[in-house]
Amino acid sequence: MSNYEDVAARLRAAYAGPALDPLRDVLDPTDADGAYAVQAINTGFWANQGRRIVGRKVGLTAKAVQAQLGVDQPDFGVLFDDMAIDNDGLLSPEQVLQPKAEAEVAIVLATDFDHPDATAADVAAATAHAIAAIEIVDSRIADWKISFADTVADNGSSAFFVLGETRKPLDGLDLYTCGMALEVNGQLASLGAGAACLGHPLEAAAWLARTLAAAGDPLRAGDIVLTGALGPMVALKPGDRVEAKIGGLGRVAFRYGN
Ligand SMILES: C=C/C=C(\O)C(=O)O
Repeated sequence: MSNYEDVAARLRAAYAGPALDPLRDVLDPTDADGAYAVQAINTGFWANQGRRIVGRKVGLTAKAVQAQLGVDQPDFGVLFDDMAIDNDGLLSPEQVLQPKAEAEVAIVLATDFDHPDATAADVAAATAHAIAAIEIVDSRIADWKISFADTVADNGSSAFFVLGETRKPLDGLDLYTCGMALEVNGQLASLGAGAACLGHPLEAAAWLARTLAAAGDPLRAGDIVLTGALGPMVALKPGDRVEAKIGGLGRVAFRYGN
């Protein structure tokens, strides 16, 4: 077994706990290529097990989140069908280790999108609709003590996601100035705006599209793209009710434990 395969297996096992020490024995904290190689091993492993890829997440797009984690560039992870939670649905504490919630703009692609020079306008032209979303991130690294390589290898620290009911075409939406309020148990817990996400959520999606096209694994029609947090992540505790409201896109919510 190679070092990358070994660390990929350690990460898979850590979903059931306990969380791991940082992966520095195999991955230098800035080793993006090695970290994406580990992520790809696990993507292939899970796809072979029958998990269906339904899109990608972009992460580390907001300065507030980069500061929370001590990193300075975006990354991506894979979304599988079994990571979706119904709007107003339930996430059980047994399903996660140390979850945090973040509010995001999701887009769904209308067409395949193999575009190594993609701009935000190109992404807009290929988008069917936008949706308010919450991503529940989790780390298989203890106490979230992650480097860039740790989170990339760990599928972008992804865990689950919730999509709202309202699907809005981009026409008439201003995803730059749209505000975001994330409430936990009715109290404001995170505040942000579209512009906080790499300057514009569609810029984050364009970064992802370029990156995937360059890697020969482009986005496809029907793919969901979580474009990245609009404000700081919020740590969750059992019993929390989480609701996000995004200007123009409406609400999305879930509860963490009964
Ligand atoms: C560690 C994960 C960060 C994100 O998902 C984000 O910034 O959107």
